[in-house]
Amino acid sequence: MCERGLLIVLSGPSGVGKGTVRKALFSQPDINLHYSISVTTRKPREGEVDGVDYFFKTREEFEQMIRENKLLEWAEYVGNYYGTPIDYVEKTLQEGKDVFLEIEVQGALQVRKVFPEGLFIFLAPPSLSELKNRIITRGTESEELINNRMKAAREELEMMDAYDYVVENDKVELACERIKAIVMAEHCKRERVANRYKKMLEVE
Ligand SMILES: Nc1ncnc2c1ncn2[C@@H]1O[C@H](COP(=O)(O)OP(=O)(O)OP(=O)(O)O)[C@@H](O)[C@H]1O
Ligand SMILES: Nc1nc2c(ncn2[C@@H]2O[C@H](COP(=O)(O)O)[C@@H](O)[C@H]2O)c(=O)[nH]1
Repeated sequence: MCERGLLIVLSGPSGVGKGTVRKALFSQPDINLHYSISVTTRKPREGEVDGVDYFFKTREEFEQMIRENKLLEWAEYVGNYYGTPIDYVEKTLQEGKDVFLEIEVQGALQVRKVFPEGLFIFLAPPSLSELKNRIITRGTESEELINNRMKAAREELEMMDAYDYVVENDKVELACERIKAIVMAEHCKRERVANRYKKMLEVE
């Protein structure tokens, strides 16, 4: 029987660079993580592809998924629903593979309750003004939505203590290396504990 994979949750305020850092991390050859594609009722941005960036759904479809218990967690964030399909996460972890979630804070706290053994990382901006600057520079949201996201960001930043690690995204490559080091250390720790139990069982 293979050991279950590790569930890694990356969250942090909108525009901090979660997607950018995740893509940089996944492009590295020595990293073997499996990205869980979320479901959302948000309209696709230019260039976003259904089934790659998100599974885009109507509110009715999303609410049906909630009713049918198809989501590990879900949240309403700045006017849209976002959620994590449970089947992919369960199946992939069961196969002994690591799963990577990139989600906002309300959802991460829900996951923490179901998977307390998960690895929870908060990606923090160098400053609030830099955060706003990044959302503006991305050019995907109206001024009103940027202000709403910045309001949510203040509340999210207050929750960073609930995470196992806080990683600053000052430079993408540095943030990426920090997350890689945390994941590798977590694997070593789990292997050591597992080996200790194996040895104990051999002796008894
Ligand atoms: N370290 C960084 N330095 C400067 N700009 C960055 C950095 N990381 C990301 N960015 C830029 O900030 C913007 C937001 O990044 P990104 O879309 O990855 O954020 P996000 O946290 O995934 O946002 P959301 O939660 O809204 O999906 C992008 O334009 C990206 O290029
Ligand atoms: N709780 C969840 N939050 C999610 C999920 N997928 C993405 N997100 C987060 O929502 C905000 C907004 O995303 P955007 O693509 O509209 O900019 C951001 O913080 C995402 O990380 C999810 O499945 N559950």
